[in-house]
Amino acid sequence: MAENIKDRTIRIGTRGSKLALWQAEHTAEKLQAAGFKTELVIISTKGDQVLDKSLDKIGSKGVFTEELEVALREGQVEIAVHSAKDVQSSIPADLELVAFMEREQVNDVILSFDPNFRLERESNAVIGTSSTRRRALLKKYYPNISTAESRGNLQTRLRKLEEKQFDALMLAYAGVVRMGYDNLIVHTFPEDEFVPAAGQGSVAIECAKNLEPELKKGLKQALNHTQTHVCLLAERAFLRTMEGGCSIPSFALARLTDEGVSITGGIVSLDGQTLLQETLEGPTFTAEELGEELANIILNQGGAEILKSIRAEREE
Ligand SMILES: NCc1[nH]cc(CCC(=O)O)c1CC(=O)O
Repeated sequence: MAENIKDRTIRIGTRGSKLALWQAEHTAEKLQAAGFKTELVIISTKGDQVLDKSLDKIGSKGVFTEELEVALREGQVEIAVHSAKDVQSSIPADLELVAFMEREQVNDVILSFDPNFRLERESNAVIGTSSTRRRALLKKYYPNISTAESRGNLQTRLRKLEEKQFDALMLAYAGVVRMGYDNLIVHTFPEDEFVPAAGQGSVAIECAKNLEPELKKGLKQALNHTQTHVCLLAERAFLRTMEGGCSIPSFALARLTDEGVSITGGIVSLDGQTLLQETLEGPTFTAEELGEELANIILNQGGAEILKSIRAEREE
């Protein structure tokens, strides 16, 4: 039976950006090492097509995933490869996340073509970012910094940096190192101050729920990283309970500890004035409960108010 499964070619649905292709090829290599045949199927998403609007204006739900999910459903591909950070916190009932691949370093970083660029607390540099979380955290910790929109794939953003549309660019280390731009890193933010977005640095593998159980098992064995999986369960439960989505300045990072798993998470108001952040720890089998509990604590501390005012602002 297992033999038959490996005769199947796994069609891997992916976006066409360079980072997405890196992740898809990385997935293909792992599958090949486990004995599967693979094929990449490139699918363009709304997030790739609409580049003149910031993400929170396109609508946060599945901008980078929807078209891939259609392909899964219609049986054009066996799996879809996503940046875990881009996957909505609740996925459709007929689909499932079958694996989370081993996480890269989770930090946010600053890139500049000037190796002497220094990020100081009183800096008044202009930083390119299109993330509400990064913008709000910069306001909190670096009040004199201003930010500029930098939508588009990494290559587009680097071109904007080269054209001096801003002084430096803020990105996730994971994408930067995967693209080989780590030589441009001039600052690495500590992860306890700039807590990353839920899922940052991990690759999530999605499939149809009705895929053959044997095949699913094979995919999981080849691709899932157990420690990352536990952390992502906690972070995604946090995100789901916050009803956040990628356009909300919430953040969550789980880590394995001697005791089990710890999760740090919270939310920051858009003006950076209010930062709510807490840490919970418990046994690994409670990962999801910890994420939910943490979100409820943050919501009760004032997080619900922050969400409400962000939504009201968006509606204007
Ligand atoms: N939608 C943007 C996105 N999705 C995943 C990554 C980076 C790689 C990762 O976090 O896994 C990025 C770019 C960034 O935040 O710098």
